[in-house]
Amino acid sequence: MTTILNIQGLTKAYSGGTLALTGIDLTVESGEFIAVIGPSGAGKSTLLRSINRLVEPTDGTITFLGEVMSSKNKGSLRRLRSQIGMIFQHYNLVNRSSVLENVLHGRLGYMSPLAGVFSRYSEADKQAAIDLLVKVGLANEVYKRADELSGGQKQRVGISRALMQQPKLILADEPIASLDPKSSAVVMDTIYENCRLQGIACLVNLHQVEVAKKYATRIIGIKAGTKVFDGTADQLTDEMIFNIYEGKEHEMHANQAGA
Ligand SMILES: Nc1ncnc2c1ncn2[C@@H]1O[C@H](COP(=O)(O)OP(=O)(O)OP(=O)(O)O)[C@@H](O)[C@H]1O
Repeated sequence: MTTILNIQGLTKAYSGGTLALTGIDLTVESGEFIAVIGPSGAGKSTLLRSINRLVEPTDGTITFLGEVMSSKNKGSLRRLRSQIGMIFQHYNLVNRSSVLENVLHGRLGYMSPLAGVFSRYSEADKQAAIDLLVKVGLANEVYKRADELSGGQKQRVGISRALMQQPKLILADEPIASLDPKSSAVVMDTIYENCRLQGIACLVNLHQVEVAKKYATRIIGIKAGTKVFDGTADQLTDEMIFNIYEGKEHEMHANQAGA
């Protein structure tokens, strides 16, 4: 196994004074599918967003593919970020653009800014985007506007866009939180299968403990900004789950993704 990501002492204090993360250490190896669980406000989104510096950490070191992710070196940050795919709860698609165009946006990090502005994608990229859309079951949606799609379809566009980056790591921030159970299962299967087949490491934030147990090779439990559990689904006992969700037990009920 190869180490993809190494996080040491990650701490984030927001400007208002909220201490969202304290001293998180985490190593991610190639091929791992890691679910991050914890109650609302525990710091799951902050953790994922600190990795690619959508959120600027207050302290700590993040090493991706052996290089330190530093916002001080814009060139290397852009290069490293291009290999990290991000999947969002609310999809973050350009609604007025076609499905195909949205998937092609995954190539922007590899193009010159000018080529990107004029949407000068190569024929190979266009074909790769169509192939991905066919693979995720959206062959009939390629030329539709993104806002014509259902939530589950939009998320499969989001997944395709992330895969277009040919990433080494995918960060999925509550990818099924806005979806019905059937769409959630399709979306989780799609993320899981693509990561497995292509050896992409994945960190996925999930509210549903049973979904985490179903898919994850490893589960991280976050409580009030600290890592309180790091182990397999079998090691995640009911006692540990209650400890992680203490006082917010109503948030952990599974009702999605075939769990
Ligand atoms: N931009 C921000 N400015 C100030 N405080 C923030 C900001 N973003 C998050 N926080 C605070 O940081 C803490 C962690 O939030 P975060 O969104 O990372 O948690 P979470 O576990 O992802 O929650 P949820 O499951 O509800 O998305 C919370 O107390 C939150 O209110």
